[in-house]
Amino acid sequence: MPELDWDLQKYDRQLKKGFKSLSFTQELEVEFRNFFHARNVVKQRGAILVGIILLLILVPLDVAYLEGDVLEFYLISRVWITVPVLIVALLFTFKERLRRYFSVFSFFIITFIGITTNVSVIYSQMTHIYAPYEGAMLLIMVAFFLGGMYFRQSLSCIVIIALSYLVLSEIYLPHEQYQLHRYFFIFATCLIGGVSAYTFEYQVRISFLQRGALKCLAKTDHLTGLYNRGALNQKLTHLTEYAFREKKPITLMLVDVDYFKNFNDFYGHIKGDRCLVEVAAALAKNCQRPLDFVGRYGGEEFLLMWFDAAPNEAKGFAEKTKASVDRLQIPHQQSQVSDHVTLSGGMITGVPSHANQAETILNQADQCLYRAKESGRNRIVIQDLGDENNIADLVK
Ligand SMILES: Nc1nc2c(ncn2[C@@H]2O[C@H](COP(=O)(O)OP(=O)(O)OP(=O)(O)O)[C@@H](O)[C@H]2O)c(=O)[nH]1
Repeated sequence: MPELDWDLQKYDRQLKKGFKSLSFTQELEVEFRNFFHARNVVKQRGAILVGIILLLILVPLDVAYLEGDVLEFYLISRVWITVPVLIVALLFTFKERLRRYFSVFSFFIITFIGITTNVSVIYSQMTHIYAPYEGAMLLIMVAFFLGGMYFRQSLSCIVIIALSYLVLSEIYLPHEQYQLHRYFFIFATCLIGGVSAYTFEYQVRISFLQRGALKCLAKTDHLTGLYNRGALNQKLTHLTEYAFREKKPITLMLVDVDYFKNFNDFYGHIKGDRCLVEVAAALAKNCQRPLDFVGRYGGEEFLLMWFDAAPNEAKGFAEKTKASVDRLQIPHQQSQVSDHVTLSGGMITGVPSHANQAETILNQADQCLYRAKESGRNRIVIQDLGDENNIADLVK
């Protein structure tokens, strides 16, 4: 199956299968996590800055109302631990390598803030100082929406914070008139925040899959499932530059189905389409290594490229490619060179240089294809890169 078709199906299959547990197959999950971190980085920076500012604004307020051990605990946990850790977190977001650990980092810091807040609140109440517990609700929202965590991480973080509040207050506080109301509001905030955060991540995952599928479609030739002309040009330019920098040889081949107009006229366009699909699939089997590629250059022309293949392998590639289409044995009564569908091709092989970049190499392959047609079709003309007057080999 052509590579692009496979990629497209990967997104499509996952969309159809669903992902209620908010996880994809392993390969897609890795891709999604990179997408998620890249997408969230600006939001995370903003959230950390807002977090630091809010904590610093709270300091004079709390200093004015808290006292003794409570104040000391508060100042140590907030000013001397949380704020510096948040500054480190901010630096994390600028290092690409560290970004993927951000959500784990977030998990620990938010859980830490939550538990220390609970301890301060409970301890204050034990010493009959009023400390607002409403801050916990704000923290629940931060964990669900601003912490840059996956839903499951934020949920575990919230469960730990909420349970720690419940356990501490049950153990250390006498039963108060409004205690159950307080639990109820914390639980309701968790529930509403949790459902919204789940739906939000679900939507982000859907948009990731749709975006992946769209990106594949934009590169795909709809009939054959191979790369289209635009994607081919991009890949060719990119890999030629890479081969030039790394001094690696490339082999490029432009092929054309012989007498395809006659085929269409005789068998009709639907059979013509089917023929192109079969030829495309046969060609794709010859370019299987990660940097090799094959695409539909236009009409009944295809472009194949093998990366970092020794020049003496070129003839073998040409023979295998030609044989793979011959083996299909698609009848072609109107061909003047065979009773079945055949290919003509021009192949260029060598290391790209300043003078020989993508466009020039493609032009040389086109010249070779022209020569193959002129000299009788059903053959592949092979030339060394830059050696335009010399036919290095011929595959019939
Ligand atoms: N069925 C079908 N035909 C196509 C498609 N794209 C291009 N063609 C046809 O391909 C044919 C190409 O004709 P020509 O360029 O004359 O090439 P040819 O008949 O193969 O001649 P040579 O290349 O010289 O052997 C035209 O008849 C186009 O209509 C397609 O997607 N489906």
